[in-house]
Amino acid sequence: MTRLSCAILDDYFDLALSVADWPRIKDRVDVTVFDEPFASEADAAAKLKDVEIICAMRERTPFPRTLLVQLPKLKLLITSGMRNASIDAEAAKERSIVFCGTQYSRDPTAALTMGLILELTRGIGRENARMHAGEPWQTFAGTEIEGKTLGIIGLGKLGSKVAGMAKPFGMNVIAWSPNLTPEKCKEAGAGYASKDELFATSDIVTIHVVLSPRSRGLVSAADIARMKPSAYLVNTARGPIVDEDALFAALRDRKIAGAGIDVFAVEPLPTDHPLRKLNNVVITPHLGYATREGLQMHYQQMVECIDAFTKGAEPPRRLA
Ligand SMILES: NC(=O)C1=CN([C@@H]2O[C@H](COP(=O)(O)OP(=O)(O)OC[C@H]3O[C@@H](n4cnc5c(N)ncnc54)[C@H](OP(=O)(O)O)[C@@H]3O)[C@@H](O)[C@H]2O)C=CC1
Ligand SMILES: O=C(O)C(=O)CO
Repeated sequence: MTRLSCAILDDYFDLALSVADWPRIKDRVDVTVFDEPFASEADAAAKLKDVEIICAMRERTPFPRTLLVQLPKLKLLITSGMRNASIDAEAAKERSIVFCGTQYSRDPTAALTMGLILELTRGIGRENARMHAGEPWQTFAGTEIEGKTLGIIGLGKLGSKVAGMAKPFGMNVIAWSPNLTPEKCKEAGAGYASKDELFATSDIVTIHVVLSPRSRGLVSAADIARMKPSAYLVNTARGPIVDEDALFAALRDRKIAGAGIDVFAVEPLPTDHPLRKLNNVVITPHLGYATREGLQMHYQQMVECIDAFTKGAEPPRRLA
């Protein structure tokens, strides 16, 4: 049987081969792991030009049409997640590349959202850093979240999960998104609010809509200006949903109390990005999904997909 060459991309945690059942397909594929990002599109094209199967990790390596046309041997492209805005699915389809995804739990991103909320309101990380530096006493008087209002933008899988997690903390949960109904809010145990009300009354606003042309810039400068000076904004969805410049200005000028941000307009966040200099933001490097259990699910589903494909069967979770 002809063996296919398979590239696992962006395995920064060096986990891919140890957490999934790759031996199951070792008689059919030769696997190469890339544990660092490519330097450029030209670098990716040069290193992947002979590859027939690619396992992509989220949007880390983009696959625009310009790159796909430089990969003449590519037959199967699998991304983690069921959406990947940086893969040109149309161009893949035109090239008859089979494009599949993987599915996984929303829990880790909901947990990270709660973590960011707790970090912003209790300063655990910053006080930890000071303790390690030998400082004796606390410098941060926190804010209690019990009785406070959490405004959720987007009450889908993640938004609902966060609503469920916030309730036992005693938070009052309200929600809004363009197609959200009061009935759906009731199901998730949240109050329904208009967009303006949500921004004006929430102590913490957290974003959980999908990024698409209709949600790009959904959280505008005017929305941020409506927030209370004591309020925090949390974004674990996608950077371009928020007007990042307006958010930066509001944080810099202390118009709002702070922000917890896992996703940025440009990722990785440039090393000289001004957000890195502000002491009222907690920033994480797109950490939401990154748990051992979640990555194990991704890689195992990738193995299953390659297994089916190399046996000539329809691979699961086909996207195009
Ligand atoms: N930080 C991380 O590591 C992770 C981030 N995420 C991100 O979290 C976000 C929410 O995920 P999840 O809850 O599973 O999403 P859902 O599919 O459950 O959708 C959430 C909400 O987004 C809105 N929406 C749905 N489709 C679109 C669309 N095409 N364009 C604009 N808005 C849309 C809907 O609200 P309405 O129609 O009312 O607008 C919906 O209720 C996503 O952006 C996802 O990528 C997910 C996992 C990990
Ligand atoms: O699934 C997503 O949307 C993520 O951000 C990470 O996998």
